[in-house]
Amino acid sequence: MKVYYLGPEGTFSYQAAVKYQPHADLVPCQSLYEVVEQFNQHTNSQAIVPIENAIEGTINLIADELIENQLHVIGEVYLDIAFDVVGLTPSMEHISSVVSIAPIISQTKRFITDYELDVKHSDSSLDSLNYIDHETVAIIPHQSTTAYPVITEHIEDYPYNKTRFLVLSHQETSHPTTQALLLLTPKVDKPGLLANILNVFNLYNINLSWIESRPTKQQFGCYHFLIQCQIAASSDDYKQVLKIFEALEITVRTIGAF
Ligand SMILES: O=C(O)C(=O)Cc1ccccc1
Repeated sequence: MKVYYLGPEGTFSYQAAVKYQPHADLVPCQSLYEVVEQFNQHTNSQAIVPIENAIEGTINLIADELIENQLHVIGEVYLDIAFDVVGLTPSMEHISSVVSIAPIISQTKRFITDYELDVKHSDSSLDSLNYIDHETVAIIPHQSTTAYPVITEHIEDYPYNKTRFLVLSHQETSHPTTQALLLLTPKVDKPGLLANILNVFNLYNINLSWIESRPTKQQFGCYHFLIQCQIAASSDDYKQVLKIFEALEITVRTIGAF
């Protein structure tokens, strides 16, 4: 089975894919958009995509993909994230700009501000190597093997930096699961709506590990809620929780179980 990821080999997505399935048929894509598109077009495929970074937060493109498509999340992978700067020479002298993918630019603001660099965007960390010139350096995964000298190591803004990747599939997993990822879309906006949702989890003593709201893109003030919680999707409690949400006029879909 093909597993699409943001390539080329060596990107963080590649490292996450290898960590998840070392012997998978990994297929590199040139952008996150292409990963999602290829996955959607091939019913017998999987994809590994970044969803959340410890410094920067949610990757909205992927959150919206979870909401808008009938896919299943069947796994997650945590990866340590650190960045190095490489260029044509091992010094920042005469350097006026930096290139990398947007989520990396937002995790290295201190370095970029200190050197007063202009920012250019690439499609992946390693794609940024293609834009190096006498004035431009690239930010890439720590300890990547490249032909370029390393100028500075570990330029991430915070030392604790991890990214969580999701494994997307067109089929549900057949393995026993401990985590459920839910999409809740309230049909009406009313006082106490979010408190009601959280109370249901409290009532059943279910721990939440992620909550994210995304605009419905139809009206201000109306949101989808993505909630990851620690419970087996096959358990009676989980089935009860789903029934309560339906009674509360909240559309509910189990996006993932892993
Ligand atoms: O560009 C990469 O290497 C990616 O895989 C995207 C990404 C960027 C920053 C953190 C995690 C994933």
